[in-house]
Amino acid sequence: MEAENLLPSESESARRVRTLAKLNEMCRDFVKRVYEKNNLMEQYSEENPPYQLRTFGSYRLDVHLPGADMDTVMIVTRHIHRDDMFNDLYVAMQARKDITNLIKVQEARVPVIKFQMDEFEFDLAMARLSYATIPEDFDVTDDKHLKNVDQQSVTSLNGVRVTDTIRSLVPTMKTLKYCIRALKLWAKKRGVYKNVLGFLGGISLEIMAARIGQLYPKALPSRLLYFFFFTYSQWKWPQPVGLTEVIANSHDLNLPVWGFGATEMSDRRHLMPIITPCYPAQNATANVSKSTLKVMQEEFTRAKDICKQILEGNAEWSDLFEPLDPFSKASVKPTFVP
Ligand SMILES: Nc1ncnc2c1ncn2[C@@H]1O[C@H](COP(=O)(O)OP(=O)(O)OP(=O)(O)O)[C@@H](O)[C@H]1O
Ligand SMILES: [Mg+2]
Repeated sequence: MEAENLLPSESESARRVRTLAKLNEMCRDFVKRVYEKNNLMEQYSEENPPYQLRTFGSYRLDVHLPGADMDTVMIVTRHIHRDDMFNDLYVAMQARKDITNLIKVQEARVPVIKFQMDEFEFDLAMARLSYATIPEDFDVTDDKHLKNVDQQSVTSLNGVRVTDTIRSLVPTMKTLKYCIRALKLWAKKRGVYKNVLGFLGGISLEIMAARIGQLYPKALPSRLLYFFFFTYSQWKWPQPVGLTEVIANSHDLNLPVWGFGATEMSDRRHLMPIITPCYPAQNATANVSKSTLKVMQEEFTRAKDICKQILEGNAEWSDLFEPLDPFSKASVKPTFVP
């Protein structure tokens, strides 16, 4: 793993923590400004501030490769609005020298501000709770917090809920982390790591690997890798991969859930469902097509064969991560016309 530079260095990890602390301070100042502007300072408590900055995704799971982005969400009380983030906070960010490449993505399913702070790329989302204060024992995975919350906040909370649920459902996160980092490198080198293009994204690889971690809780990382490729090279798609039972509804929220209700018919067309583990369950790989599935199945089989040879002492780890030659199967090499 060291040879492939898969483990972030201690100094990179320390720099990430420092940058996150700066971001946290910036969010605190922003929330205070909004409270002051709206004459709400009587309700502002330093001990229990009306916001929490949470990380999720690969950084939170500790499976990020060096240089990976940091997925963050600011969880706020009902006194802060999304417009505040896209106006006040955005303007404050524009003025900072340590922030570059600042972009608003306001109309997305998960509205975010994208930026680079110091050397790290960030996505910052916002989830607005229905409460006037953040509950002291706030457990983000509890479905009750989704009540009276707008759709964009539900999707913004979803990232943290999914990541925290994965952590709680897998007994062996410590060993699995190595396996997931290796899988990310494999998927990148073999050209199958890009959710929008119909391949795997971080979350889909993490769920698939977590399932293997559940099935083989005592296996070492190298074995887990083999079991991963062994299992998925034989998987009977479109049988879904998931970590827990899918709940059709919770607290009468009636949110669209994969495989249920209004979405049921179109969900049946999904070729390689990998289902997120908390309400409302979603397919993390809805973009997979017949051809990308075929490519991935070929890659699972190739990787399974190589892992078997490695475990028998007949191949090297570097064979598994050998970069794909995109034109190796093309009978005619493409000509690029400028
Ligand atoms: N297609 C999707 N379906 C459901 N949730 C998603 C999807 N894409 C992203 N997310 C949520 O956003 C989080 C961050 O996504 P991202 O693509 O950055 O993955 P990641 O696990 O952080 O991997 P990477 O190391 O490549 O950044 C995921 O952990 C997941 O909770
Ligand atoms: Mg990420």
